[in-house]
Amino acid sequence: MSRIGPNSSSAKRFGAWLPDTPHHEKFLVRSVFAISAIGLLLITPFAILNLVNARMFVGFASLSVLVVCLANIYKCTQGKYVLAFNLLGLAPALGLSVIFAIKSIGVMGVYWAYMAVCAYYLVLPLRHARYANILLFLSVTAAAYLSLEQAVYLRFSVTLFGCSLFMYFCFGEIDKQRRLLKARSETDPLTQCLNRATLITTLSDTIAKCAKNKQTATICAFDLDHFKPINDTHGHDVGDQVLISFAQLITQYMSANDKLFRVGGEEFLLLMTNASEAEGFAVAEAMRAVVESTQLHKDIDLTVSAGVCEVSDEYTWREWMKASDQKLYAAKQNGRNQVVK
Ligand SMILES: Nc1nc2c(ncn2[C@@H]2O[C@H](COP(=O)(O)OP(=O)(O)OP(=O)(O)O)[C@@H](O)[C@H]2O)c(=O)[nH]1
Repeated sequence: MSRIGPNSSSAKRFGAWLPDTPHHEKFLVRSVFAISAIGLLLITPFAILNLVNARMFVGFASLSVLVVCLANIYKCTQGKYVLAFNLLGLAPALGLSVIFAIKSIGVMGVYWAYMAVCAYYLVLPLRHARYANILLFLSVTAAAYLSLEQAVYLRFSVTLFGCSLFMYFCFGEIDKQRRLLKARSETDPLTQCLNRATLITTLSDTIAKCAKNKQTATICAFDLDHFKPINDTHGHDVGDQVLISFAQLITQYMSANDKLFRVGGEEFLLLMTNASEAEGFAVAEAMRAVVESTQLHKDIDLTVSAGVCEVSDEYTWREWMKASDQKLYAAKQNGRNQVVK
């Protein structure tokens, strides 16, 4: 079964039909969608009941929370997460609801505080969730202090503090693991360059961005010359070391916004944003010269061939790569150790 493209079992998972979003937003889009949908279900009867019974303040307050939930749901169906809806809408509304519940129904209202803490970590980015949690803890325990018996207030404060700490560490660890997995899924383990999967999404994004903002970008396909004899003569480990040294050398000559990918084997691709073909050619030629004059491993002199190609809004990522590959092929055919544009 192919790893790329839709797979039939994913269609059954919750939210599989939500549009694709960048990895860091995917979690928030899905959890905000779920929390907002649950909020909509729980709050709608409550809002209607209060409005029918002429409790206008609570009725309109819950109505405004419903509007935020609906706006969140709408944005999530477009694959977008809107921080303001949650930081300035849902999170304060949840906090105020808990305070209001404690004030009006006393100890029965404190149960909602634990749910609010959990919801904060599901609808806000980690750093925002932690600050919002501190604010919630301070304001809710202050309300409890004024409304509850001392023994109940103490027990509630300690358990809310425990719940907050638990969420703090638990979501901190989840975030750490998520970052680690993301880094691993995007990089080549040998050279630490970005990998082919990342290349495909980056090239597609670059083509779209260049067309939209009337910018340009150039790619350069590199292929080490006569690499097989290095493996055959010195062994695979030395071949690996040469690949690592090559990547490190090219990285030293890259601009801050450029990206180096390992396409596979001894083939690399450099993406130069805001560079015309002529500028990209000059950079690639300088890199070729430095590879030629540097010993990447003891007793090994190596050269590299390259093909340079500027973006066109008519290209797909595949066509753009193919165009640079054809120029690389021409460089190989012309005798190697050269750049073709
Ligand atoms: N050490 C090492 N070798 C690899 C790796 N991936 C691919 N190779 C080797 O790279 C070599 C590529 O050889 P060819 O495609 O014939 O290319 P070449 O010898 O560089 O010749 P030209 O490209 O035509 O100049 C093969 O021997 C592969 O086994 C790797 O991760 N590590």
